[in-house]
Amino acid sequence: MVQPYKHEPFTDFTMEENKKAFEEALAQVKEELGQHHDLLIDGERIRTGQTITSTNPANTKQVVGTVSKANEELAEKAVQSAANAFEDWRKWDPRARAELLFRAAHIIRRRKHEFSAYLVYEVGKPWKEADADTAEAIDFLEYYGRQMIELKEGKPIESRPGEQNRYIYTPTGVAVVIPPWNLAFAIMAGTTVAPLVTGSTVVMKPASNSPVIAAKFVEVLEEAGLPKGVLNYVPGSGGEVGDYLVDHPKTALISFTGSRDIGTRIIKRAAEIQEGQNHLKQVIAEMGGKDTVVVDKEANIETAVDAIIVSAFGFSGQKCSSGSRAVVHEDVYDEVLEKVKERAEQLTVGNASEENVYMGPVVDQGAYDKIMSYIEVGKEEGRLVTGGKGDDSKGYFIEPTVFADLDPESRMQQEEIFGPVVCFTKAKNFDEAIDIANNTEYGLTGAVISDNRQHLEKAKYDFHVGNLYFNRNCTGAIVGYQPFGGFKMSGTDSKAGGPDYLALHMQAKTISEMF
Ligand SMILES: NC(=O)c1ccc[n+]([C@@H]2O[C@H](COP(=O)([O-])OP(=O)(O)OC[C@H]3O[C@@H](n4cnc5c(N)ncnc54)[C@H](O)[C@@H]3O)[C@@H](O)[C@H]2O)c1
Ligand SMILES: N[C@@H](CCC=O)C(=O)O
Repeated sequence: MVQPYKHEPFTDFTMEENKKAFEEALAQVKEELGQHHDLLIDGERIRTGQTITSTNPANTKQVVGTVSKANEELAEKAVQSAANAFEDWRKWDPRARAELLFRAAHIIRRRKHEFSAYLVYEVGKPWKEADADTAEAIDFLEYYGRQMIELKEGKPIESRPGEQNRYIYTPTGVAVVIPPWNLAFAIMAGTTVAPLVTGSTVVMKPASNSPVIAAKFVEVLEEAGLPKGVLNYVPGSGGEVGDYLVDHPKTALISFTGSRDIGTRIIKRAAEIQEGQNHLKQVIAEMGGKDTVVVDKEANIETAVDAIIVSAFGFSGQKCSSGSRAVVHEDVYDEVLEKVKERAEQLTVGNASEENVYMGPVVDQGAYDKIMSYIEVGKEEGRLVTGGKGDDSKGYFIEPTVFADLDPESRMQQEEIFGPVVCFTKAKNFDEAIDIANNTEYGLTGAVISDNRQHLEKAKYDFHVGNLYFNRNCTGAIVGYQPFGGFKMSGTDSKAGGPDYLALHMQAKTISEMF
């Protein structure tokens, strides 16, 4: 009997024993850094001449690891391997596939701090963020395993006398999984195991900033008993390997999470029918956000300030859910802005491996340069209230930055910055605040801070986002509790960690028999 699903608790680092255990994990993983990880194709480890080097964004001299880099030829081999393995894997009892996920979840839980420590080094996650990322990875395994058990007999439908009708879900085929680097463990693991548990086989191309944590996860699935060829691990360039996998005629499903530009490119390419292709490709594409915290005039100001700070600066604003816009009623605008400034100035920025660092680095030089150039745009378009400085001499550090008085149509209020920058816009009334919140091409998350019930009711209908939060921050969705996915150009609204997610990975089949 499978226990009911509950999300993995977060570690309380104020407890001395937890703090010590985490420090030990950081020390142990530090000793392991620099190892090389090969591709995995058809159960075989393959070393290539070319490598991707993963470095610590807080200390660019520290090599976290290297991974072999695939090319088109190896991508082809990986697809063929997944296609061959599909014939057997699709017939596995769904419960056995689910149990494999539960075993993998146990392995990770036992080594939880070790995985979180890798996240600290590989993508610069502060302790709490790393711990939450690992917990979410465990959650996806536990949740999707249970979801598959629920769906394994299909769903009930009606039958007439003398007739038996069944409605079942069948596996899709070869799934190409392309995750981002920011929820480097959780999204990579969740998007990999969802097709696996439904009976598809997978070619996973990890993000180039986080290939090591992905390699460690692949090892866990092997240890849990995944047969060869069912999961193939092929790091490589997006343009070369990514395009090749997306275009491949045997690719049946693409699960992408990342930027709007790459997501829309994938959707377009996947729609192109290739020679030898006799099916339509299913595409799940979860993309960017430009997320807003709306503050009403009747609102608890401390709640509002907390929500803005956590939403904007958690993991240095590098979440698709990050609240990079604050739209505040004119009556409380100055007060909220002043308090956000004070709080932002108290946040600690530093090497994420140190305890109590609130904000680590941003992920790489490209991200650093892009965010710093947006800060220059912000100075032109609005008023710099605090922050604005960066330092990339050792790692990629940027101060928590607050801009005020932005036009809702300005670039700063329209484009995804993906860094520790929040921009304030003043609204005359609540209706205008919601209009402003809706005026971007994205529709991922949003928060409303208000004590006015009517206003919250209005937001339910009129605030057009996939994940809407009241009187809290707009980040940190929990698997099974807040299914996650966005509207508009934020994606296909697949609602990862939700009850409908697995069905998107399968084909429903109706079987009708007359007696
Ligand atoms: N909506 C969500 O659930 C969600 C979650 C996390 C991140 N994101 C978004 O992801 C972005 C940040 O992540 P990122 O920088 O890794 O995004 P990205 O789009 O640059 O890369 C995502 C993945 O696509 C791969 N890729 C690049 N070019 C490709 C191509 N031509 N074909 C196939 N794959 C290709 C990358 O190697 C990576 O693995 C932000 O926009 C963020 O909002 C969205
Ligand atoms: N699901 C995560 C965001 C994922 C994107 O980065 C959250 O809810 O904060």
